[in-house]
Amino acid sequence: MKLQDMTALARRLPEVDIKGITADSRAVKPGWLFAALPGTKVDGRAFIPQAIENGAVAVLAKPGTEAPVPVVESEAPRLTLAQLAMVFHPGQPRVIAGITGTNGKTSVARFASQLWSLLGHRAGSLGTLGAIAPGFDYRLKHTTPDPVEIHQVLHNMTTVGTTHLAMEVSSHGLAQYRADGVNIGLAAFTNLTRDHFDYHETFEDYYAAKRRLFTQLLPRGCPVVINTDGPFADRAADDAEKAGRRAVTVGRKGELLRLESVRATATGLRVEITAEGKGYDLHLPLVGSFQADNALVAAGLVIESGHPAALVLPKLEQISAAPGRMELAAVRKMRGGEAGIYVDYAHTPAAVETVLQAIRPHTAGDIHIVLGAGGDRDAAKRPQMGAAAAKGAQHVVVTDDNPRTEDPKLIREQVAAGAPGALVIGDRREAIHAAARRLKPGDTLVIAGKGHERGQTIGEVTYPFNDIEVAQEAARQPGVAA
Ligand SMILES: CC(=O)N[C@H]1[C@@H](OP(=O)(O)OP(=O)(O)OC[C@H]2O[C@@H](n3ccc(=O)[nH]c3=O)[C@H](O)[C@@H]2O)O[C@H](CO)[C@@H](O)[C@@H]1O[C@H](C)C(=O)N[C@@H](C)C(=O)N[C@H](CCC(=O)O)C(=O)O
Ligand SMILES: Nc1ncnc2c1ncn2[C@@H]1O[C@H](COP(=O)(O)OP(=O)(O)OP(=O)(O)O)[C@@H](O)[C@H]1O
Ligand SMILES: N[C@H](CCC[C@H](N)C(=O)O)C(=O)O
Ligand SMILES: [Mg+2]
Repeated sequence: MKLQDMTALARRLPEVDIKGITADSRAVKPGWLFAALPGTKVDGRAFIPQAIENGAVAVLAKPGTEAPVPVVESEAPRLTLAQLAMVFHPGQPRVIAGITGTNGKTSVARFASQLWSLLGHRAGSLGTLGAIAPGFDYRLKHTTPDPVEIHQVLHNMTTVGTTHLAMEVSSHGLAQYRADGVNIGLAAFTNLTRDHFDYHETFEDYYAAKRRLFTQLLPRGCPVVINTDGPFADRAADDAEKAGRRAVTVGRKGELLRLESVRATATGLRVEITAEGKGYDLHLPLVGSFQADNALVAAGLVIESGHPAALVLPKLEQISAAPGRMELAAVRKMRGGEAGIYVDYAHTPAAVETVLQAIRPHTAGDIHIVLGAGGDRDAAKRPQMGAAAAKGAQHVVVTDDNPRTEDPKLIREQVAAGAPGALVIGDRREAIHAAARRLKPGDTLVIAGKGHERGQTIGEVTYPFNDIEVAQEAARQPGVAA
């Protein structure tokens, strides 16, 4: 494709044919454009010589950058990269919902995709679990990948016929303009609580990144579905309206969908919802009352995409949880009864608190939790996660959860500082076994933090690790209560 046809910024440059785009000099192939982005660790302009050596025929960079090939100059190179990627890989599903918030994005994306499918669409989701649609299953390293990967994936998804897509948009993704070329016609905001303070300096910065989804990326007049029960809901609604977008509320104070009640049952949640003056009494096959909030956000998106509530809401009885979100991994049987072991992706203080509250009505005895916190990530959330664990559970085991390049012992100490008296066992398998051994009939164990993840990253190496498998193995071992 001619560079001149891709962006007006190339108008005065010599004609060049572009065969591919990347922001990584190591991935450049002959005929490609290299986007030299100012990064958090290094300045991408340092890699222009390597990119040229690999065959780059054009560079995108800040004004004033020198290179032996045509330079597309942009004051906002990340934004320009998103626009170039959009033009270069033009296919996009017809209906795209962007979902942001600290917790619940993956769950909402999976629910919306399932609802659309149940209504007869070829629907998919894109986010932490990868890009998933009928005939399409592609792993991603990031929740919201870099724009070149996003647009390649969107294009490929349309070639297999995907028409509806629910896409997670992380705060990193928003701050780095990764999704600015995506044709988002619907948005959702789940909640805002502490996470990623290693990257965003203040709560205000973190919120400002999230807000971009429904004050900038979403076109004017389009709806943003807001969960009224999450922190920052009122502010998000105000900001959306001020920016000319339509705030549509769901939840206990919701106008589109009002959640009248939620009650835990043995196999899920019984919910009463009012929509357009009509009452619905439904049984959702989901564990954890927070899933009712997520289900309502998803239903709100699907209704706003043009389906009547009367058709959408009954379909909620057929959805299933995303893998690793309150997943019943194993049941430990012992004399006198049994104890459920759940795997959940809670990795923020609010998520730990929410999950432990949610499991209470399903637990006759004590609640146990195994948790850690990720290395090279927000350190200040660690004692808060420990405190949330100590508040909601009677037995806490602190262990490792992807220490990455940090000292695992220090991370464990920081988590344990919030949970005095917790058992601290570095090795995650041993920690899970120890917790399972302590279970008594009627107790519940929550293994938090990894959810669907299939590895433990120590240093730069990721070792295979699966909480679900280890939970099943631990459930079979002999224990004190057996
Ligand atoms: C802090 C952060 O988000 N960093 C992301 C960002 O890196 P950066 O631009 O700051 O990169 P940098 O290392 O300073 O390098 C600058 C530039 O030089 C380029 N470079 C670098 C080396 C080289 O040899 N050649 C070269 O061209 C890089 O490609 C980059 O364009 O852009 C890179 C390319 O897209 C990402 O891989 C990288 O993700 C890092 C590894 C990461 O861990 N990000 C996580 C925290 C993240 O994005 N998470 C979110 C949220 C998840 C959640 O909600 O929980 C996600 O959406 O996944
Ligand atoms: N609505 C909610 N309110 C509070 N906590 C929630 C909510 N939904 C999910 N959680 C908790 O957060 C965890 C992660 O959920 P989910 O994967 O849906 O969120 P996410 O926003 O996609 O997370 P990430 O940003 O890491 O991709 C769940 O396992 C659960 O512990
Ligand atoms: N995608 C998020 C969640 C990671 C979950 C937890 N297992 C960890 O490693 O901290 C992150 O990178 O911060
Ligand atoms: Mg996610």
